Amino acid sequence: MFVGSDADDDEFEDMDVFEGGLDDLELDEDDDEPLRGPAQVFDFDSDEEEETVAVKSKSKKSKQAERPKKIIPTQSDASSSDSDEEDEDEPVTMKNMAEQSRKLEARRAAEEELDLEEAQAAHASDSEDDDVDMEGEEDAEGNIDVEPFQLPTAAEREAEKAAGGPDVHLVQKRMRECVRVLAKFSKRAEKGRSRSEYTDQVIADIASYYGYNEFLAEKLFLLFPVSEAIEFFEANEVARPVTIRTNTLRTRRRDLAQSLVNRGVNLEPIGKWTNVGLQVFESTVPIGATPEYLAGHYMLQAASSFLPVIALSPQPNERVLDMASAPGGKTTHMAALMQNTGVVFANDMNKLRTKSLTANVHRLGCKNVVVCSYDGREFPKVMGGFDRVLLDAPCSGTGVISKDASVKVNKSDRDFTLLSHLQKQLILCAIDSVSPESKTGGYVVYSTCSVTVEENEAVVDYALRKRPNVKLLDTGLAFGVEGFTKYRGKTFHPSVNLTRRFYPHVHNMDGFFVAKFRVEKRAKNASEPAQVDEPVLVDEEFKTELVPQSDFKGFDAEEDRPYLEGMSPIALRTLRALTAPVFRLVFCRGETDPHEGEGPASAPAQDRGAKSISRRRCALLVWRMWILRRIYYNVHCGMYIRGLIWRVAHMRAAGPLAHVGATKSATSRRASR
Ligand SMILES: C[S@@+](CC[C@H](N)C(=O)[O-])C[C@H]1O[C@@H](n2cnc3c(N)ncnc32)[C@H](O)[C@@H]1O
Repeated sequence: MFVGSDADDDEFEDMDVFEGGLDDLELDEDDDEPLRGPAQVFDFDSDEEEETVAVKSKSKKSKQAERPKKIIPTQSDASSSDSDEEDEDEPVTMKNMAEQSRKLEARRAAEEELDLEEAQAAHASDSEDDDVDMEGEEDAEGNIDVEPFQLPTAAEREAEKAAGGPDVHLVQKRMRECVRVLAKFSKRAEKGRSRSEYTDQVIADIASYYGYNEFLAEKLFLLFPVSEAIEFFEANEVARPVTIRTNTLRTRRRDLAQSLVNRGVNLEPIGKWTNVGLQVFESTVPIGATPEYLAGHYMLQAASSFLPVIALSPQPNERVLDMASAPGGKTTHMAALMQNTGVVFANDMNKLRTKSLTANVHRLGCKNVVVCSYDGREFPKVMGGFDRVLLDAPCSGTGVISKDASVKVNKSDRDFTLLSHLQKQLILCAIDSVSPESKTGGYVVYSTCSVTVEENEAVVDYALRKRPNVKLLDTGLAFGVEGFTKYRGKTFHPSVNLTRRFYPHVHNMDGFFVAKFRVEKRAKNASEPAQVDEPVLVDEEFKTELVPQSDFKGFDAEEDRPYLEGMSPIALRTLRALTAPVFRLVFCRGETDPHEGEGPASAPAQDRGAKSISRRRCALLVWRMWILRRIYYNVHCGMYIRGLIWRVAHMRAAGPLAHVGATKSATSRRASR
């Protein structure tokens, strides 16, 4: 740990003596910093470790508060040799290297032993009683509560609501009891009460205790086993550790750490999985306004935000697209990994947000970034052929509730539906923007800071179905929970287990999701709709989703087939020309016909729902509309002709002057029209 408050200047002077020695030892092999300035050494006095304090913590007592504050270590921890391994205890020199190594080993063994003991203790307590670890076992006087738990009836719940909601202690106790019962339902449930009654009660209590709307409380609750769900909600009440990412275009992590330590910042490396991250425990200066910050030596960035960039792993000299990039945390990370070579197109639809993106790009000294502002759905029409694309998609933010508590109450079912649709559109565009012929890349990374399935696995599964030329890859991330392949009656492609989920209560970082795709060449097979050469920007599913007012589901290919198959190409083109405007104007209100350019055998009607229409019927409709228009025109013309006859007759009756007057007024009327 880097502990700087008591750093002694003399000590640093001494350390300068063996700077060269450290570099010679090449202990920093794993660092991805391109800059290699002189190494500096810190006062790594382990005695001071106890003094570290989390920068922020909320008042509500929670399980999370008892967790180790360090961001989760990974399997790789034990094996990988990290650049900062030597940062522990006293400085490493040629002389004390063996000694240091022994110490480290001993410490690691002790930690492992401790972990094992903890795991055994947890297991033992679990088997004794499947209770969850929530406070409230005893009342204020320390009396053990022995009253048997009774689940309120529907009427009692109504009465409770009418009386202004239950007492917080009662809610707490009831949650604990419901969780306990649900863990061993057949043994512990009251006779005659169903599992869903307990579930409903615990969801209602979670909503009221943690301040969620019931809809979101249920959605999040269902993601986890019952007791884990409580841990998740608890973790959302606690701020995540403050973390920064070293900008390797400007400095090295150890130099940055040294400078910040000198300013009174208490920090340590985040974990072995990143060699640019630092976790800030305590600071006497505002971390977002230090001279180092202003000079672009670091980015204030959540640890979870490192993950998609690590998964994408952009290489020097590549052409990379960051499709939704503001305020640029990931863009600038990519620019640094590419060592300011190649080009990163940093796009964000929100022009206002591109200001902070541009500011960060300048501050961090990224010279290979082009900022642009398009709707991501316009790619690859705007630009394509990228080596790698990052889609850090707009999302509901259910992974960052500890940062933005408004998510607890401001998300509805419709928000999730619309977001999921947007994400599905964006992911296809991201895939289509990648060059499958890229020599070094051909990858897409999809990420969100949300934990809901419809924004994550469902989107990934959709992309796999719509683009048979992509496949999922291992993210390369050393930790994270596997993505769902089955969820509440939905089955996703088995490879979706390669995606990774990150949770606040498990990894002590924001809730996050990462998926990595490899884009391959499309096979030229006209019978498969997703294998057309032109990227299909608006897909069948979107059409219905984007036009919620209309339940029209598209052209019915099955009904069309007998008519279209026998048609000449010219007749086909004419039919399309006739039906496409109707499709746009009448059914889809501005959307394009997704089958424009496809052969007659498009997706079958049953895929798209009952309310579809065949092109033939559509053409008939056009024809009928045309007839109606003719009738209207003729009637209109008839009225005009009748008017003319009347005027001529009137002129004749009124004499030549009236004729002049009538002609004049007709002319002026026409002119004013
Ligand atoms: C999760 S944030 C991106 C954060 C960013 N990647 C970073 O690391 O700093 C999602 C971004 O998507 C942008 N966005 C929303 N809809 C978009 C669209 N249709 N096309 C492109 N960007 C969009 C939002 O303006 C927002 O800045």
